Amino acid sequence: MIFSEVLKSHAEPLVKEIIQHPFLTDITTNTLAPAAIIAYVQQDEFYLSQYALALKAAADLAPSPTIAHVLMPLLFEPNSESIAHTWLLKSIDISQVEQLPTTVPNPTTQAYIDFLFANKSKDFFSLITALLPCAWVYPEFAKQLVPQEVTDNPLINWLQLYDNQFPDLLKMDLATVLFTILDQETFTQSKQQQLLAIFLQGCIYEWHFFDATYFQKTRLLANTSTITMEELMNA
Ligand SMILES: Cc1ncc(CN)c(N)n1
Repeated sequence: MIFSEVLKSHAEPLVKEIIQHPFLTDITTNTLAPAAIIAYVQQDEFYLSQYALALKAAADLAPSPTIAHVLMPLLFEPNSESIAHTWLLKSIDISQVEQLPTTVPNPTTQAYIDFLFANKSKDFFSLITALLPCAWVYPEFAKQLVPQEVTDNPLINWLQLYDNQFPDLLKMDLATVLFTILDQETFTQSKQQQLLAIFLQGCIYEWHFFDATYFQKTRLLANTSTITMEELMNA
């Protein structure tokens, strides 16, 4: 199995759990509470601004000009996903992110960002692997949650965006590029295990991000998803 498939197969149980998270089920039923929408958009604006910096750092650390060249066109504008936020806010009659109070990152957001930059300090491939869950998890749940039939639920646009149904607004090809970079490299068994742990940790942060904004948690809860890191590593 190629390395990217190994990563994905270990994370699959977690993706199933994310799909069942009330944040996403409430999106599909148009019952997501305004407070959760506001908390999510605020935290995500902040998170994505930091993610853009981490992605830029990856391009700077690229081990070859070829890899740097592949990464360059993907360098995230901090507001490239703002249409997703605009759609969420519109559903609760807020027209712009600027109308929200200034964001202070909650502990989960801060921990996820710290995790990205901690992996930047390790090496290029650790950073690429840490960046992957953000790029991979959304299209994974979106393709499973987008309804097949026409709906008047205004929140479905948000899912369709991540299902790559509006490529002119947001192209969802970052995960493919990052996985390809990993697949073109040969890693020792122990390096593969390290990268797997980083990938799974990032996916766990994705679950926590929804949970923290859904319940507006202001403290960090370790391992409140029902699947443990050990179970995922050994699956
Ligand atoms: C936390 C988080 N993870 C992923 C995505 C989708 N790029 C996002 N907007 N925010």
